[in-house]
Amino acid sequence: MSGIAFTDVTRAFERKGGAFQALEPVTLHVPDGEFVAIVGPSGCGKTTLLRLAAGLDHPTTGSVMVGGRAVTGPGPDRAVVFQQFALLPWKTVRQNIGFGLKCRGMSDAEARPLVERYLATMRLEGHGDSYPHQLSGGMQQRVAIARSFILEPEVLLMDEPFGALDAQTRIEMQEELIRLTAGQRRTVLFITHSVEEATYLADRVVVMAGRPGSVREIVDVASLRKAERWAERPVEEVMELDSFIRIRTRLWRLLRSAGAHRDDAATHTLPIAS
Ligand SMILES: Nc1ncnc2c1ncn2[C@@H]1O[C@H](COP(=O)(O)OP(=O)(O)OP(=O)(O)O)[C@@H](O)[C@H]1O
Repeated sequence: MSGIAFTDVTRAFERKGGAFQALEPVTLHVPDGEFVAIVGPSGCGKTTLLRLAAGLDHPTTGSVMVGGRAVTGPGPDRAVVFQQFALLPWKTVRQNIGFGLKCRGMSDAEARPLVERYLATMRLEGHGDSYPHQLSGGMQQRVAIARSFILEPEVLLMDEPFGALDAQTRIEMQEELIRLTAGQRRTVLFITHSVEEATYLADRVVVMAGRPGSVREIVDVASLRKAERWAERPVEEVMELDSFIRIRTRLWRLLRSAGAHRDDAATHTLPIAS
């Protein structure tokens, strides 16, 4: 059980003596094993939602549950991958990948076969003894993902994980993620600014609008992906399908109106109740 449930979640931040309402009541349920992407204009609260699920922040009102349990802080059931890889620069690739296992008390001998398996899965063989600065951006992000996957979290929370990668590496990582999540079904919350990436990866795409952040619409992709076997085709072929283009265009329209909605809005700084 690893579904994520945001129920009537709000988050207000203190700002300039007032309360800035970043999220208006948001209700969003991500069932066990589903891959949900979130898109929306900058500042609409995507990262805030993800941080709430990660237990790195707490809602002002409402509840956040993962696997049926209220989130009170970070936990081993959830892994977070951010755009910045945050690898440990003084440790080798092998040590970075095995770091979480070591923190859990696993011995080097026990961890070794697992680390070697993930080195191979992420096509990092031959780089186990390299240091992060000796790797390309794509390789560093593969290390960061291996480090998360090796812990077998039930929930993956990814915030623009491929945002800093070049176009070709980004496509390779998208295919990699499809392969990894197909092999070990997981609940994934994935934030991206790319409508193409959201359409290609997600079972459902949540479009948020800003000020305050809210869910504008949820677009189903899973039924088409299954019917047309997207997961078995190269990404460039999928992106040329009429069905893909239709969903992408719909998402663009929704995003545009979400942005317009944001521009129309006045700032939502409310006085703090005394
Ligand atoms: N700790 C904080 N204190 C004050 N305001 C905050 C804090 N964290 C986030 N905010 C504000 O809340 C709003 C939502 O921020 P958030 O980072 O969740 O947006 P986002 O949709 O992820 O943006 P982007 O796409 O640019 O990364 C923004 O206006 C941001 O400035």
